[in-house]
Amino acid sequence: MLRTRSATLPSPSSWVLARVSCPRSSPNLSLPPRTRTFTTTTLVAGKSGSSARWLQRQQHDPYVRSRASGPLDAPAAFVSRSAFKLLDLHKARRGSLPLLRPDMVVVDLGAAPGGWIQAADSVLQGSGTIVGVDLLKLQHGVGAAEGVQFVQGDFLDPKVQARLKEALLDMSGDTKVDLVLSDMMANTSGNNTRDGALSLELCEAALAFAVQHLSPIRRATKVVTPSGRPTAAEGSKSLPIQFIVKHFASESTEAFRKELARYFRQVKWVKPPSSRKDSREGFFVCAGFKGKQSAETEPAEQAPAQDDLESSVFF
Ligand SMILES: C[S@@+](CC[C@H](N)C(=O)[O-])C[C@H]1O[C@@H](n2cnc3c(N)ncnc32)[C@H](O)[C@@H]1O
Repeated sequence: MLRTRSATLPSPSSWVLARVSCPRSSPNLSLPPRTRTFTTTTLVAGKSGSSARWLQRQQHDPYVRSRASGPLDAPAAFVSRSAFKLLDLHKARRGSLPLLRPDMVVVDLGAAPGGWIQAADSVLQGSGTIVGVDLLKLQHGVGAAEGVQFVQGDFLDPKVQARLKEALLDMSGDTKVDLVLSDMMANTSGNNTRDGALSLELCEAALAFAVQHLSPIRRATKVVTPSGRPTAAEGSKSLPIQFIVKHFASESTEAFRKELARYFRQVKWVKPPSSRKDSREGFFVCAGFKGKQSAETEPAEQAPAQDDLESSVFF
């Protein structure tokens, strides 16, 4: 079924309110009640070692508290803390071509329990198409929004990728995608070499999918606000971000960055403020897809870059 929707993207300062007031975007998310937000020290006192440290970290994490009990700078009721990472990446594009734009077709790899789907949907407001994939199920209610479909299975399995293509055809009448997001990660073991290798395998699979399904960008886009008015940086041009992939930093990080730079005009390694400082995760944010490359193409040279999203807009 081909769906056509359109909606005006709320301005960056108003989308949070718009999300809260939109009944379609307020599914029963089965969030834990407030009493389960670990607000007493007695919970920690009964635990030892890593459990106590985990509880203490949860207790002091503003994103966890916001998710379960009220707004930090985004609505409560996201099913995962990860939702804030996508929102950080989206907000970092303020005044530039937004990451999430009306009528986009978005693929969300490693979608469960569904925080990124909710975050993307809260911006797109029902305009656009989001297809998620994960080994695990989405949390109850997340996949029920209009324009959202979910495929459960191992993304590394070609049959699952075939189902993903069918879902795209069903939703948008095409297998072309505007934005590929990957937050996929296997359970970390604490062994950085092993975890890095697992992460890289998922990153490579996500990149291969992106190369097959993204359209090359021939030129930068003039930046206008969602209402059509020129931005403060009138006349400035911006390449659309087309691929974001979570990567667990390891000795392969630089080689993977070079590989990405063969396919994208701009590649940045970004650690959003909501990503835990002690985590080795970061996101490669890639803009301006160049198209498929022949096997002989030399890896592109590009200076490594990391953006502090708290202080800057990237690209
Ligand atoms: C950090 S979680 C994603 C959180 C999600 N973005 C959210 O906002 O709720 C990583 C996810 O990657 C998924 N994953 C890991 N390997 C996968 C694979 N081979 N195929 C599909 N999903 C995978 C895991 O099941 C897990 O749900």
